[in-house]
Amino acid sequence: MAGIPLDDIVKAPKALLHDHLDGGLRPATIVELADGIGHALPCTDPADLGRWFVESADSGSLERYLETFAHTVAVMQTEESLHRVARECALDLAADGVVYAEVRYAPEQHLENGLSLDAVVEAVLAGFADGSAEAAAAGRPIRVGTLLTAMRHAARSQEIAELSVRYRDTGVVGFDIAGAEAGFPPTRHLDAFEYLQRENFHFTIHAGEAFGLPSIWQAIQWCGADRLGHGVRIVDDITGGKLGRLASYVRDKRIPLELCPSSNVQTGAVASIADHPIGLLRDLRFRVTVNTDNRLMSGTSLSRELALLTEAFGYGWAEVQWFTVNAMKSAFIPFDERLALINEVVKPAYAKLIG
Ligand SMILES: O=c1[nH]cnc2c1ncn2[C@H]1C[C@H](O)[C@@H](CO)O1
Ligand SMILES: [Zn+2]
Repeated sequence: MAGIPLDDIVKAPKALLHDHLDGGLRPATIVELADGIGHALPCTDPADLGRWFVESADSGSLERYLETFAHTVAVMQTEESLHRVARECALDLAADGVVYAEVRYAPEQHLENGLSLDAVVEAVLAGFADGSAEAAAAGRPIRVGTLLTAMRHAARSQEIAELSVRYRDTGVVGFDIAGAEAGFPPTRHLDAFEYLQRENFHFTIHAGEAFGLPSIWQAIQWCGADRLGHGVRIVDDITGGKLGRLASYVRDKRIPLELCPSSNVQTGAVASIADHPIGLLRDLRFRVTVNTDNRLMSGTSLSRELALLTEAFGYGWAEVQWFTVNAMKSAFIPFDERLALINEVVKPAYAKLIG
C-alpha cells in the first residue's frame, strides 16, 4: 500500500510515550564522546556506526539487542555528556514533529565515574529544558517529560522509585522497569511499585515483549502498572477475535499499550511490521499507542514508525490522529495539560489534514 509520505507525517503533531534516552543518541555524538574518553567503538565513521547499531540490534533476541547499549551507556557518564545527549534528544524529537514526549533512562547505569543519582537526573533534566527551549525558539515547541527506569535484573528499584518521587515537581513524570524480561518478573520489584502507589505516582512496566501473559498479568494485577511497555504479547490471550479474561481486562480498563513496531521485529517478538498485532489490537479498540523504543538501534523516528504502519495497514490521517490522541490521553502529565495539548495542538492540525 502507498501509505502517507514520511515528510507529511513529520509535519503533523505527534506524541511519544516510550523512547529510551540511551537508545536515541546521534551516531556522530557517540563518536565524539567516545573519542574524548578513549572508549573503543566498533567503527568511527558516524554513518557506519549508525548501521552497526541497527544491524547488531537486528538479532532476533532481546538479550542480544540489549548488548548494543554498552556503547551508548559508556559515553553517558558525565554531567556534560548527559546534558548534551538530552538536549539533542529534545531537538531531534521536536524536528520530527513530536510535541509531547516521555523519555526514559536508568540513572543507575550512569554512575561509573562517580556521579550521584541526583546529579544524573539534574543533568538530564537541564538538557531536556535547554533542548526544548531551543526547539520552541525555532518554532518547534515540544514538552519532554522524564521517566526514570530501574533495571529489572538489579536491586535498586526502591531507590529509583524514591528518586522519581523526589523529582516529580521538576520534570520526572513516571517510573519504569526495563532490561531482560525472561527470569526477571515484575513482582521482584513489588516493594517499589507499592511505594509508588502510596505516593500516588505513575508507572509503566516493560512487560509482554520477550515474555508472555504471566508477565503482563503480574504487571497489571500484582504491581498495578498504569501502562504496559510493549504489552504486545496480550495477543496470546485473543483467539479468533475472542478475548480471554486478561485481554478483556486490559481493553476494558483502557490500559495503554506502548507498542514499538520496529523494535519488536528486531527482537523477534513479531515477524514483520505487516504481521504486527497492532492491526488486530487497533481493530479490537485496545488503547494502542505507537512508539520508537530506541531510535538509534532501530534507525527510526516516530514519523517513520507511523509511515510504516500506514503502508502496511493502509492507515490514513484519521488513524494517525487516533494513535496520537491515545498517546496524549495516556500521558503521565496532569489531565488538564493533556487536554490542552489534544484540543489546542493535535485536533486543529488533524482537522486540516483530514479535511
Ligand atoms: O525494548 C526494551 N526492552 C527492555 N529493556 C530495554 C528495551 N530497550 C531498552 N531497554 C533497556 C536498555 C537501556 O539501557 C535501559 C534504560 O533505558 O533500558
Ligand atoms: Zn523499551
